Amino acid sequence: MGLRRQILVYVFALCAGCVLLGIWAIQRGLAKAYEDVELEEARDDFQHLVAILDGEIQHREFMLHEWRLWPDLRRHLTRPDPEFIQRNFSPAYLAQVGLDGLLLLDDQGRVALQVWAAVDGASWLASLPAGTRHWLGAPAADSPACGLAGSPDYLVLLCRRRLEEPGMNDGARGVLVMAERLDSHFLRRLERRVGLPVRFVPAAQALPLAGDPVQALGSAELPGAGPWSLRRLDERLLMHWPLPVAGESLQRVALEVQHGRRIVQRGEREARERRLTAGVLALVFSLTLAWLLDRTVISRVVRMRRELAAIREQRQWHAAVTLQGADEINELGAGINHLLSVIDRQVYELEKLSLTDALTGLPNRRCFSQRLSLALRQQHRNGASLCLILIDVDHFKRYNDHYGHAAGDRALQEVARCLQEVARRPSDLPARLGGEEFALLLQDTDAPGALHQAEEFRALLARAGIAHEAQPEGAATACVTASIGLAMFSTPDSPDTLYQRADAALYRAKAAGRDRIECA
Ligand SMILES: Nc1nc2c(ncn2[C@@H]2O[C@H](COP(=O)(O)OP(=O)(O)OP(=O)(O)O)[C@@H](O)[C@H]2O)c(=O)[nH]1
Repeated sequence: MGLRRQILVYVFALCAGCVLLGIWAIQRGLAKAYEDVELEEARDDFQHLVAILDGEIQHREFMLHEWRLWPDLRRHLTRPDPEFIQRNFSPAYLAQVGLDGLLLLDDQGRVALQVWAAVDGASWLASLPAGTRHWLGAPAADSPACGLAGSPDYLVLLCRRRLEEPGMNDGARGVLVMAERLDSHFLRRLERRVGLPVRFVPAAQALPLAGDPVQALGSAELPGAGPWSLRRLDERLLMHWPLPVAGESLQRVALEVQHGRRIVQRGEREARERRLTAGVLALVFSLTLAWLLDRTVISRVVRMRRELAAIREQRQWHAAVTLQGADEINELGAGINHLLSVIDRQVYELEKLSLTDALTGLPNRRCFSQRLSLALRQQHRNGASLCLILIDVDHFKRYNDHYGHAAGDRALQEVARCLQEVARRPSDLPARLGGEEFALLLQDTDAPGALHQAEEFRALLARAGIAHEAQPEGAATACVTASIGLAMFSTPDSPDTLYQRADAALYRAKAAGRDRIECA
C-alpha cells in the first residue's frame, strides 16, 4: 500500500474512532438525562392521578360524614321506614350522586338496608368473601375508610362509616356503606383527567418479570395503597399502583398507567441527528487533515520518489531532486542530492577509466569505437571529410625481447606522446587500440592534411629517437619506427569498412618494408 493510501487510511480510521468514541460518550450522557426527565414527568403524572383518586375518595368520605348525621337515616336502623328510603334514596337519586349502592348494616354486621342503582348489587354482595364482609361491618379506627372489592373486571369502591356518634344516644348503632363501581366509564373519566391510558390489573400481574427493568418509586399518600413501581418497555412505561383493599381475603388489584416514551424517543431522534452531524464534521475534518498532510508531507515525498526514479532510469546522476521548504523532508532531499553528486563523480571516474588506456593515458579501443561511430554519424549529417590513420610500431616483439617488457612499456608511452603532439585540434582523436597498435581519427581534415599529420608523426617519432638495436638485419635505422595506414572516408563507408580499408593500407606499409605511410 502506498504512503498516500496508508496515511489516508490511518487518518480516516483515527477520526472515525474518535467520533465513535465521542458519540458513544455523549449519547450515554444524553440517554441518562432523557431517562431522568422522562421519569420526572411520569412521577408528576402519577402524583396527579393519585391526587384525583384521593379527591374522589375524600368526596365519598365527605358524603358519608354528612349522611351519618341524618337522624331519619339513623332511625331507620331501629324503626325501618321504607317510605322514607323510597323518597330519599331511590336508585335514581343514587345514580345522580354517582353511587351504585347504599347499605345500612346493624351492629351485628347484618344488612338492614340495601339500595342499588344499576348493578345487581344484592347478588354481588352475597358473593363477597367473608373477610370483606367483616371489613364492612366492623370498621376499626386505624383501618382506611375506603377499599376495593371484586376483581379487575368488576371492581367496586366501598366506603364505610360508623353511625354511632358521641352525644347522639338514640340507640342507633351500625355502619353506613357506599358502593361505587369502578367500571369502564370510571376509567374513561379518569383517563380524560390524567391524559393517559389507565386500567385495572391483578396486582400479581404488576409484579416485575425476571429481567424486566423495574424501578420502585415509593408509595402514594393514600391509606392502604401499596408502593408503586415503574416498568420500562421499549414503547412505553408502565406504572403500577396496588390499590387499597376492602378486607384481607380479596385479590389485590393494581391501577396500571401507561406512559408514552416520547421524551426518550425524541432524545434518540436528536442523538441520531447529532450522530449524522458528527459524522459529516468528522468527514470534513478528516479530508482537511488528509489534504494538509498531503500538501506538507506526502506529495513532496511522492514527487521526490518520482524524480529519483527518473534519474535512476535515465542514469542522469548529475540531476537533482527538487528542494522545497526548510524542514526535515528538505534535508532528506539535500542528502539525496549530495549522494547523487557523489555517484555522478564516481560514475564519471569509472567511465573515464573504462575509456582510457592505463599505460599511455590515451583513449582506448572502446572509446575509439564510440567516437568513430559518432564521427561517421556527424559526417553523414554535415558531409565533412574524415580520415582514419592506423599506426603499428615495427618489430616491437624484438624490442620487447631485447630491452624487456618495462622498456617496451616506456617506448609505447613515448609513441603515445608523439601521437598526442600531432593531435592538436579538439576534434582530433589519438587512441591506443591495443598492444603496439595506435590510431588517429581526424575530422574536417582532407587527404593532404591527413597525410601531412601522418608524416609529422613519423618525423616526431624519428626525432624521439627511441633506440631499437634489435632491428633486423639491413634496417635503415636503429630507432623505433612505425608503419602507417591511412584511409579517407568515402560513402558508403561504415566504421568497420573504414577501419578495414585503413588496416589494409597498414598491411601494405608493413609488406612494403615498414616505416612508411600507405593510403587506402
Ligand atoms: N612492453 C609491451 N609490449 C607489448 C604490449 N602490448 C603488446 N606488446 C608486445 O608487442 C609485440 C607485438 O608483436 P607483433 O604483433 O609480432 O608485431 P611486431 O613484432 O611489432 O612485428 P610487426 O608488427 O610485423 O613489425 C608483442 O611481443 C607483444 O608482447 C605492451 O603493453 N607493453
